[in-house]
Amino acid sequence: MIYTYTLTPSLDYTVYLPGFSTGKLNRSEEVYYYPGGKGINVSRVLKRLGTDSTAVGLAGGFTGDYLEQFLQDEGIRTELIRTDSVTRINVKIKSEQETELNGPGPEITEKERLQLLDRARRMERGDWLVLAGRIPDSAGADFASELAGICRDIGVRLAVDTSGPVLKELAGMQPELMKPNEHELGELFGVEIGTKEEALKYARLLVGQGVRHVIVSMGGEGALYVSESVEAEAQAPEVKVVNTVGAGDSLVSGFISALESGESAKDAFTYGVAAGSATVSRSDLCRKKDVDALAGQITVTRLKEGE
Ligand SMILES: Nc1ncnc2c1ncn2[C@@H]1O[C@H](COP(=O)(O)OP(=O)(O)O)[C@@H](O)[C@H]1O
Ligand SMILES: O=P(O)(O)OC[C@H]1O[C@](O)(COP(=O)(O)O)[C@@H](O)[C@@H]1O
Repeated sequence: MIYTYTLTPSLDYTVYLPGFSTGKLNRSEEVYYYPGGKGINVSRVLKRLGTDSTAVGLAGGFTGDYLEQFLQDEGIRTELIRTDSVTRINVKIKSEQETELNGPGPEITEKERLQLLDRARRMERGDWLVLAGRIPDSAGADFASELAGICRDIGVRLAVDTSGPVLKELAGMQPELMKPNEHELGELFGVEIGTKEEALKYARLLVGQGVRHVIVSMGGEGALYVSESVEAEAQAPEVKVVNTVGAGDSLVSGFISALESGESAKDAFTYGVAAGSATVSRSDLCRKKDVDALAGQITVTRLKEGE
C-alpha cells in the first residue's frame, strides 16, 4: 500500500482573472475549490493513474469536511485525523503571473503527533510512505526523523517531498526517493542552483548519502534523475501553462505509479515528468490519457549507463 502523509492539507481556492493588481479590487471570472496539500495531490494523481493509496493527515472545520468528502467521492481512501484547527485555505491567483498565498498548517497536538507516528508503525515492509508538503513546527523538531526511523526499521519505502531544514536530516536516513526542485536542493546545500550540471552535482551527493532515487525537478526545464547506476536528464515537453500547482506532486505520483507497475527507474522517471507536464496544462491535475500521450514525446538522455 502507498500512504501519503500530508500534515498541512489545504483547500486550494483557485481563481482565474485577466489582470491582477495589488492594493485594488480585483474581480475573478472563474473560481475553483480543489483539495490541496502535496500528499493529497499525490493521492489524487495516483488514483487517476490507476494506483490506490491511502491519504493520511489532519483535517478540521468546514474546509476539512469538504476536503474529506471530495477525496472520498473520488474513491480515495482517507485516514484523516480530525483536528480543532480549521484546514487552511490557500489562494492561487492565475493571471498574467501565478501568485500564491499559502496559510500556516494546523497546530499539531502531542496526541495527533503520536497518532501519526503510530499509524506508520502499523505499516508493512514494502509499503510506501510519501511525506509531502510542509511540516509545521508544532509537529516537533524530531517528527520527520522519527517517522523516517520507523520506516527504516520496518522496511517501508520513504519518499520525501518537503522543504526546509528537515530535508538535511531525512537525506541521511536512506529514503527511497527524494524529489526536491532546484530551489529546495540549493537550500539543502546552501547554494544557488541555476543549471542542470549544478543540480547533477548535488543530486549525486544525496545519492552518496544513501538516497536510492533522486529526482530534481526544474519546472519548464524538465528534471534530472540520479541513482547509483543510472543518471538521466529529461526535457519537459512544451505545453500550454494553465496551472502549475501540483506539478511536482504529479511527478512523484507518476514515478511511483510506474515503478509499482514494474517499469524500470528510467521509464518511471519519464512517466513522472509526463505527469508533471500534463498537470501544468490543466486546471485540476493531470488525466491518465494525457500522461500516456506525453510520455511518448519526452526526450530522456542517459548521462550514465546502468540497469
Ligand atoms: N512550464 C512547464 N512546462 C512543462 N512542464 C512543466 C512546466 N512546469 C513544470 N513542469 C513539469 O512538472 C515537473 C515538476 O515541476 P516543478 O515546478 O519543478 O515542481 P514543484 O511543483 O515541486 O516546484 C517538471 O519536472 C516538469 O515535468
Ligand atoms: O505545486 P506543488 O509544489 O507540487 O504543490 C502544490 C500544493 O502545495 C501547496 O502549495 C501547499 O504547499 P506547502 O505544504 O509547502 O505549504 C498546496 O496549496 C498545493 O496543493
